[in-house]
Amino acid sequence: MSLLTIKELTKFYQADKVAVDHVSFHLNKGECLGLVGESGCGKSTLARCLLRIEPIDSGSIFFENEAIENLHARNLFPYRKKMQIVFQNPTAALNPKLKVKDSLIDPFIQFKKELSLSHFSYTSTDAFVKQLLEAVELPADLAHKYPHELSGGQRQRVTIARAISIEPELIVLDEPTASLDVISQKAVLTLLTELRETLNLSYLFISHDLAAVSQMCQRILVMKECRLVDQFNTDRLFDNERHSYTKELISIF
Ligand SMILES: Nc1ncnc2c1ncn2[C@@H]1O[C@H](COP(=O)(O)OP(=O)(O)OP(=O)(O)O)[C@@H](O)[C@H]1O
Repeated sequence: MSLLTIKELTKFYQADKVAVDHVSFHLNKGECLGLVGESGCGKSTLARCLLRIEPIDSGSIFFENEAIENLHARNLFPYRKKMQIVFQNPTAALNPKLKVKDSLIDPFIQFKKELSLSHFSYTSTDAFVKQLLEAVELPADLAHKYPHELSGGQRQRVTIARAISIEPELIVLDEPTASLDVISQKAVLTLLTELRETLNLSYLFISHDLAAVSQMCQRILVMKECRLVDQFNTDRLFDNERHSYTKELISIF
């Protein structure tokens, strides 16, 4: 079943400079869909547009078969809970003045009326935060630390915990491991795969790293110069029919 369907999505930053050009694709429920392409080809813009963080110029965004491209901010509220994003830089994503505990409880407070609490139960803030830290394999005492007291990998785990705290359907992972060392990268990707299975999540996984994408994802989208040039099941990555640009990416990974 399609969770997200994008049709002919187009975005201009300036009148003569397109950033996303008539992009169409769908993402199935429970799927990890990869999105690769060179720097500046429009991946992050596409992600921000489909999350309705950025206005679009034309095209449609269907979430659970509901057209959301024109929804007013008030009516978008449930979708803000259903669609979360994890950014490349966890330091920028976390408020440096808030302890981990306060960063983690913030989305819960905002969305608590919308939550089924089927994965994480709420009896107290401390108990809720403890469950979230456990889910991302962090020790409970980190709750009382500030972001600058954590490693990059720990900070990214906190942003992942924030994202999963409000039971999203879809998480857009925008180069979530790009700022981490190789060992932390591997550990975070393993964690994300486990969480997707346990929490029945769907991911749009944006990355430059075709090797990581081909390990994590069932299907892959390839963007070049603001357009989608290829999309295929991961097991067809090495097929001869792949776009020349996909072949170029394969040759360097
Ligand atoms: N806020 C903005 N204002 C104007 N132009 C922008 C803005 N954000 C992105 N762009 C431009 O839009 C194009 C697409 O950028 P985008 O960040 O979406 O690419 P990307 O594929 O995610 O790149 P990277 O892999 O380096 O993150 C680029 O030419 C970029 O300079």
